[in-house]
Amino acid sequence: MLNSPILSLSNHTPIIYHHTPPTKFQSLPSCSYGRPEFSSGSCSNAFRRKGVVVKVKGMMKLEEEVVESGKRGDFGEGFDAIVIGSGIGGLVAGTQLAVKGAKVLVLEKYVIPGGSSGFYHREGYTFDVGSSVMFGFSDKGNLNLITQALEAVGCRMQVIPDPTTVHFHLPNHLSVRVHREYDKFIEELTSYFPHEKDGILKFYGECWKIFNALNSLELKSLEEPLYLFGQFFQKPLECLTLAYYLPQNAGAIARKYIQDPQLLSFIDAECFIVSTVNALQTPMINASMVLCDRHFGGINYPLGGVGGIAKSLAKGLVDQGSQILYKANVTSIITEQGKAVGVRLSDGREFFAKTIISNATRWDTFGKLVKGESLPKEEENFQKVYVKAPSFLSIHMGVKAEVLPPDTDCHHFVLENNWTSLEEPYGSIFLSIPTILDSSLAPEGRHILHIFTTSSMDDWQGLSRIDYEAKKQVVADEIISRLEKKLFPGLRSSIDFIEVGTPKTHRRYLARDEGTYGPMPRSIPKGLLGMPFNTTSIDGLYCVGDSCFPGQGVIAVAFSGVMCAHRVAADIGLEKKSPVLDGMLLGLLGWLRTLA
Ligand SMILES: NC(=O)c1ccc[n+]([C@@H]2O[C@H](COP(=O)([O-])OP(=O)(O)OC[C@H]3O[C@@H](n4cnc5c(N)ncnc54)[C@H](O)[C@@H]3O)[C@@H](O)[C@H]2O)c1
Ligand SMILES: CC(C)=CCC/C(C)=C/C=C/C(C)=C/C=C/C(C)=C/C=C/C=C(C)/C=C/C=C(C)/C=C/C=C(\C)CCC=C(C)C
Repeated sequence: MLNSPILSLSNHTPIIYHHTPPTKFQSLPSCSYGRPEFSSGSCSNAFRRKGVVVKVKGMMKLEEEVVESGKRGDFGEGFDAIVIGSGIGGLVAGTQLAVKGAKVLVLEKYVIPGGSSGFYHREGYTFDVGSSVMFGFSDKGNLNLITQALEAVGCRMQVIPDPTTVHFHLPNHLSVRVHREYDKFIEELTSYFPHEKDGILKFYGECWKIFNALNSLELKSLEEPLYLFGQFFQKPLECLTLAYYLPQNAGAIARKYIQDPQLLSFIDAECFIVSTVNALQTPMINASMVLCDRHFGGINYPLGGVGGIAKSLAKGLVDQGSQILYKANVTSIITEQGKAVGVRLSDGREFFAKTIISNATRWDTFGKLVKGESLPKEEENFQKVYVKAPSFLSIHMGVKAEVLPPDTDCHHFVLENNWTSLEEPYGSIFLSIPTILDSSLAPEGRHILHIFTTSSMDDWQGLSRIDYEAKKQVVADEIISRLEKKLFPGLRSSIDFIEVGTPKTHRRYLARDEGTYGPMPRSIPKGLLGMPFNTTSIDGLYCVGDSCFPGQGVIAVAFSGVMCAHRVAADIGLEKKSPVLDGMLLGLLGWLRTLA
């Protein structure tokens, strides 16, 4: 419908769009380190290296110093690792290595860290670029990977507990709040499906079984045999449980217990918001992780905005004696005799290191950065099983506070009439209102509405500048009308500020091929079996981020960062390793992936 040229704005009060800058990320937010709003977290300025506590200077090392020291031979033996990109995946890999004593250089194309988990300021508003729903940010258990990543570099952020993970507004007046308290959520869901009470308890109960197994493990690289076999030895039941569920998907398990098609569609929506695909295509381990963590540790929002996480990690990295360089656009990975040894930037500079870690997507890494090599077999297999998920259309708005009814929840998912529209472009609407939790993000009397919906690059190609801007306006207007009708009457006239980003915006500012949200299976996958880990077929080159195991999600890429750092540390001699067992395990994992 949104592609239809007959969709008109005529019956709406026109919205004033801000055209300077024309797209949301275009006028760059200044890097605001040291501003009062960033004091929400605290980081220790001391680090321990070789048993000595060392004081380091301020976080922003001079760029020239990095440029000089990064050249081959100028930095002692060079860097231990270069990380391409400072998304959460790259930053976690970098900081974890830095605390193990590695010299790391992070190269970021943009002017601030965070990638999809970045932020920007406009007219008194602090907007999160991507998701505002933070899993893994509690102070409980082993799966609070964001908390742990920050703690590793001496940082702690103040968080605000979210009482409701998401409020679903679904077809047939199904309105379900996912309460922080598990029993309250089950009670609410069961009130709609009393005949399926047993099935509901069994399905979510199976999720808890997996979550508890995950939560009992120390999480490190599944590609490192000494660790993996050690875990099997210490926690055999838990590891066997995870191995059993590794090739399974949530939808198939839900169907063992639940018959009601509407309830199965609800479970599809539960999975869709974290995987962009339905339950039949969502790995059971990933579904269990998110469907339980929201009740176990709860969803917690960082005071001052999601951008604070990346800023704290970047500061922590520098505090550990490693470095981050902004406006550093890597255009190629330099290989010598088949081994990755360095990178070249768009301005011609070259940096060298023992290992190269790419936080760019695998499509970008192997399609653009690795030159002159045919696509390795492993990557070919990955691309056979996974395709780029569509991108997003996002609307960042500031609105008058009175338009929101009292007790409005922070996160909403809206699919009005038809379950079949769930996965269609513009079919369902995600909405976050982070100012419900943290009013400091907006001027007084205002709220932030961050609205997004799936949209693919094809829809935005080949338009003139004028047509592109006009189309943004039409599409955004339609989404706002839908929200006005479903949730907030008077929304349009309450708008104080609005910026619209398209897949092109995401591609440009996040450097993700076609602005993709991440990988999604082409058909029904074998759970997580086909998802590659961090090593690649190029010696010395590793990948990290959402096109690695376990996939999309801030907590998921944080885990990928932890795994990557462990594997790299073993390979550069900072952790124990066994070359014989390595060969066997990597061979076995490679073979398992071919079964997917
Ligand atoms: N709307 C949303 O909610 C939303 C959107 C997208 C992603 N996300 C989340 O974030 C996760 C992605 O995190 P991630 O760690 O994989 O990566 P990321 O995409 O967030 O970050 C990658 C970083 O690498 C940089 N980069 C890419 N290519 C580069 C190059 N050639 N040279 C220098 N820098 C380069 C980018 O500028 C970016 O900062 C997703 O899985 C998802 O959960 C959320
Ligand atoms: C190796 C072999 C063969 C075997 C062995 C066995 C074992 C031991 C295994 C193990 C395993 C493991 C450890 C695993 C792990 C995993 C994990 C950690 C996972 C995780 C995951 C996560 C995820 C997926 C997440 C996601 C999230 C997301 C995406 C989010 C998003 C959000 C959004 C978008 C928002 C929404 C909004 C609204 C509604 C507004």
